[in-house]
Amino acid sequence: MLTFGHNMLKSFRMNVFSVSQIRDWDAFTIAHEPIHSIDLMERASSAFVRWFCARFDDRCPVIVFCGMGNNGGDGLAISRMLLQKCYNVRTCVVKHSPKGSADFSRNLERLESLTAIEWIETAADIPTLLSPPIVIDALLGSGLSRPAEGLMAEVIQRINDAQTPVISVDIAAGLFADMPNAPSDSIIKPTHTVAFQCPKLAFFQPQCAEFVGEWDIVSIGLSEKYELQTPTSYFYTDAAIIEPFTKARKKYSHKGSFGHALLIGGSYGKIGSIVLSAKACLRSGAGLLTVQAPQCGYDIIQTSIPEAMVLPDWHWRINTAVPNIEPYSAIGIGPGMGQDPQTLLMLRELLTLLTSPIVLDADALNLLSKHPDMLTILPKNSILTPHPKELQRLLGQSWKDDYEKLTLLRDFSQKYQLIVCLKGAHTAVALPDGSIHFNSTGNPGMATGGSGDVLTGIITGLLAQGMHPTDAAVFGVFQHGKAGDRAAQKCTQPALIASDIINEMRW
Ligand SMILES: NC(=O)C1=CN([C@@H]2O[C@H](COP(=O)(O)OP(=O)(O)OC[C@H]3O[C@@H](n4cnc5c(N)ncnc54)[C@H](O)[C@@H]3O)[C@@H](O)[C@H]2O)[C@@H](O)CC1
Ligand SMILES: [K+]
Repeated sequence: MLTFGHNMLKSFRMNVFSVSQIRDWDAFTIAHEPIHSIDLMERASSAFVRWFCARFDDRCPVIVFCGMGNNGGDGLAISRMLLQKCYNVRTCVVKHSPKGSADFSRNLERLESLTAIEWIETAADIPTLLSPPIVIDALLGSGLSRPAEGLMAEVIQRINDAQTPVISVDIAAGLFADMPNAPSDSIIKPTHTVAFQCPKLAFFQPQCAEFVGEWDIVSIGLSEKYELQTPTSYFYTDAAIIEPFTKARKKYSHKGSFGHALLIGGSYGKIGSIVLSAKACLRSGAGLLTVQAPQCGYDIIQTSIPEAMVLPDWHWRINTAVPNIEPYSAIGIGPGMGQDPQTLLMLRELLTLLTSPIVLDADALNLLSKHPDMLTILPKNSILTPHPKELQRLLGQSWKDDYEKLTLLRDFSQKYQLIVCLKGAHTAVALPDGSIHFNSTGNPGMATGGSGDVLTGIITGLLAQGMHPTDAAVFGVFQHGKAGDRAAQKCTQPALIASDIINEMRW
């Protein structure tokens, strides 16, 4: 058996902070850089304007809707900067409070010397958005403390009704950054959100998708020291993760240097699943691969992946035999395996033999769900790759919203000391230390049969090469999505099939 490498993940991830941490981060930067808060607002607004001007030219009429807090202050500064760049800008301020924040008021003075401000004090003051301008939403930001109501809700409704691009500054007005909204809440539905410095937890929740739109992060130079010293349990995996894992192979290395993976799965009618896993496993760089499958899969596997060895089960249709695990540096089990009672016996016995982490997917997860006592014998740091339905079955319960789902996911991972990759847009990888890592790659074209089998193969292959299980899970998920993105670029999302993901794998 290979020994697993060190966990390299720590230095390559972006923190996802809570609202109160973001507020502290601003205050820390203001105190320690040091910088005046009004200058930090200027920096944030110019970062937004750079993003905006790179996408929309000055022929597009722009209407900036501002609230009276610091998000509104950003909006006023953005209006001024766009006017100075000769954009055709209207600025509307919703009077939702008798007095604006200090930096709102400073920016109001600065803008009033350049242009007239339109105040919205009643519904009659809301401008008609007939010839569609681009709307910039600076109504409410991360300081949201209650759902938008009254005049504010009416403005939000009117903006949502207009068929026009809407760009939200930092976060859509009315959307809570790190807790659930009620279904009836009034929230802007932006085409884009341009967030300052780090993504908000809401960006990763399927239920918030229409209130986030496409999103980008712009840096506003908040303190690195604060980021390093402040604990959080949410992280965002971006392209920086690739660097530590892409080392050139040593000249005198041989196939034995890159581990020997064992994949177990397939059943009559579902041999394709294990074929896909096997191809992906080899492409992930594993030196050797053995596939254990029922006899009906023998010819298929030998023909479609001559690079793999096959360990045929004595059974024609299903997996029943407990393999000798000694030669293998990592094992992945489940794709297309079926849930026959004899397969269950094999799984149960296999688990008792293991001394190092294993990868479990598909039917292996379904068997675990039906026999949860087996969860307690899984080696620590084993990797589970459920989709939401499979997670629901594993937990034995559903969730009332996506935030509760994350809590349940974390509790499960910590309770059993397992790594759980919850598949979907922004796949969430929960680690036994309580952290959750959201992925940045992938696209809806990957919602196609077999794409999960590919992920199982990739992670098993990385584990076989001696990668630490947390790295194998987070990096494997990233590379799976990245390959899917390349595939979608080549053949479009609807035409993408799982084999395309394998063919686009690059290391
Ligand atoms: N120095 C800083 O703190 C920086 C803050 N920035 C901006 O500041 C924003 C946060 O600003 P604030 O904390 O002032 O808050 P907001 O601008 O999000 O909200 C403004 C105020 O509105 C009130 N309010 C809350 N919910 C409301 C509702 N539903 N209806 C009506 N009024 C409501 C609250 O009193 C709140 O303070 C960020 O999203 C970001 O855009 C940026 O300028 C970067 C620097
Ligand atoms: K906003």
